[in-house]
Amino acid sequence: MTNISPNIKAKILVEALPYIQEFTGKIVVIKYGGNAMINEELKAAVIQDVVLLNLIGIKVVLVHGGGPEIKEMLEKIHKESTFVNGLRVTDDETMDVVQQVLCGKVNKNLVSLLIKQGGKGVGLAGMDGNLFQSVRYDDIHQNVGTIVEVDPSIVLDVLEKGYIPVVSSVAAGLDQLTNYNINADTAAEKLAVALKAKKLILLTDVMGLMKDPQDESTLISKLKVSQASVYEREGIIKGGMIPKVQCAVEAVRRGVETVNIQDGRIPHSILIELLSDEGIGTMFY
Ligand SMILES: Nc1ncnc2c1ncn2[C@@H]1O[C@H](COP(=O)(O)OP(=O)(O)O)[C@@H](O)[C@H]1O
Ligand SMILES: CC(=O)N[C@@H](CCC(=O)OP(=O)(O)O)C(=O)O
Repeated sequence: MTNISPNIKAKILVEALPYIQEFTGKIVVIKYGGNAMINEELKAAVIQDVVLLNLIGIKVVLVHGGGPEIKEMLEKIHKESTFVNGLRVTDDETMDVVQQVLCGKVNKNLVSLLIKQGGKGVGLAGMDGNLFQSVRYDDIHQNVGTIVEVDPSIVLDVLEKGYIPVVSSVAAGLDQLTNYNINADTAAEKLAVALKAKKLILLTDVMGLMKDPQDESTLISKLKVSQASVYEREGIIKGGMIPKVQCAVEAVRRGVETVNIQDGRIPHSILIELLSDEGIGTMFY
């Protein structure tokens, strides 16, 4: 930053003013996926963005995944894991690992990183305060859940006190016997809707939704949700992008103003999207 003149630095700060005014006091949910947690430098940049937003009065909620960390732990115990339609088949032993990794390792590491950057994080799982209640998704996926009820009170309480809620995507079963594994995009979408969030940001490992995933010049920068089905029918949305687009469409239909699918590998992509004239990724509206 030393080669940028003070004048330009001031212009960049002033450019943020209308966005700060628009978002202060509003809730923004950010989903941080495991594939975007690729190195410590990048993680620190995401965490700095979250701390900065919190300090200027934006109520940020971090919902995290941790697919690669779950994979690593399962490999250590020589346990095979398969995905059907983008969701992990989760038997009892796998569920133990999912809960340990998401609610333990990943959640607490993110809370520690927030503290390291001067923020105040509070880790929560879907079981805490009955945040997410779920039932079995289907028989194939075993302990994968469908969220049927969200009680956002605990998150609102934590936000009210000025803390940053860090939420892992594990839910309590309505039967009160089992906990369920939830896809983190889905958990973020359900929470954003329940919190009446102004914006949902899904950080991933590609630029956004592209007409041709191999060609970044085909990025769709803005998409009216009513148009998303056209792309679905054309078959250009595949793999992990399918649940993401479905979450984005559902969130907008249920009241979240805009949803962004954007590249978490770009340092400070959250600040660029929220506080500058520069749009990033694909914005669903
Ligand atoms: N049309 C598309 N545009 C962009 N990415 C796509 C598209 N279709 C499929 N994908 C794939 O979706 C992936 C993102 O989903 P996923 O790997 O589940 O992300 P995350 O781990 O961040 O939740 C991309 O890496 C890309 O390979
Ligand atoms: C049901 C299901 O598939 N759950 C996911 C939960 C974690 C997740 O979604 O993590 P990412 O966001 O890093 O992909 C899983 O077991 O991997």
